[in-house]
Amino acid sequence: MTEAVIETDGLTKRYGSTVAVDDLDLTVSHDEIYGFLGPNGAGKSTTIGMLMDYVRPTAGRVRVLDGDPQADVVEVHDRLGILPDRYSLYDGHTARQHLALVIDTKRANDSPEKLLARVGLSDAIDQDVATFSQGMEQRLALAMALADEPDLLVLDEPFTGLDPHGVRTVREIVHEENDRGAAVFFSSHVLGQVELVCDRVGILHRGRLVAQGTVDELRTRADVEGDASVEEIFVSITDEATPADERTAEGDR
Ligand SMILES: Nc1ncnc2c1ncn2[C@@H]1O[C@H](COP(=O)(O)OP(=O)(O)OP(=O)(O)O)[C@@H](O)[C@H]1O
Repeated sequence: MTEAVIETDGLTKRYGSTVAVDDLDLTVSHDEIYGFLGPNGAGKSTTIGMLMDYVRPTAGRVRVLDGDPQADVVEVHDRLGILPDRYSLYDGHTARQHLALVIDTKRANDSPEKLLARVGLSDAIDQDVATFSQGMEQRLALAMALADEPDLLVLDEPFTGLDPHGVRTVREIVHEENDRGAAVFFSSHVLGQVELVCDRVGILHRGRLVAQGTVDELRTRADVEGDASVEEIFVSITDEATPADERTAEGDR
């Protein structure tokens, strides 16, 4: 296997006249935690969709875990864990049953108890997911992504709906998985967490990768103070990439 777990080359997705992802060249290394940031509608979920083969590219090339997500869909999905932006849980079934299905599908040796303990859901193991809160659903979906020790974890907005304990749990899991040897690629709007977790970040704006590097590198690059937060860096870089006459409208959104 090459060193990269994700490689895109000129990756593009158009929906009619909307260019959701525009000529994206991205490389994520096998040992890194990569944060994929961008304003609403920037193209993050569409990019993740193309990595997973949920969305077919209009142009360009994509490799995931040294495979083609379209041609090698089973092999690629066998080795990765995905927390999609929209997932379906099955009402009438428990958390344990959800985990058992994933473990069975992946022919893994995990136990539902251990996976649910990692995400802090042990007490709800035999509870019908129809009664779950949003945060509980998110924790279960994350536990499902962790099954079978994936080589790559792809997490779309993993902090959504989580309380501060949950946010910390996600951070710890990301570090644990990376220490185990997995690469982690995640999108997020929770910018305060990004600096705590990521080795590198990329900022997507209107489908284009407008900046990439460590948070310190982006701080140097952006027109901000030396102690600027990730939020200030993000606003500066995305503002810079927005035509002047559109800045106020975009900032108001
Ligand atoms: N199925 C679709 N049909 C038409 N347009 C789409 C479709 N999916 C996404 N888009 C458009 O593509 C662009 C990128 O959307 P995408 O959901 O990838 O952004 P995002 O960065 O994930 O946004 P958010 O942070 O709000 O989740 C948006 O303009 C969106 O309206």
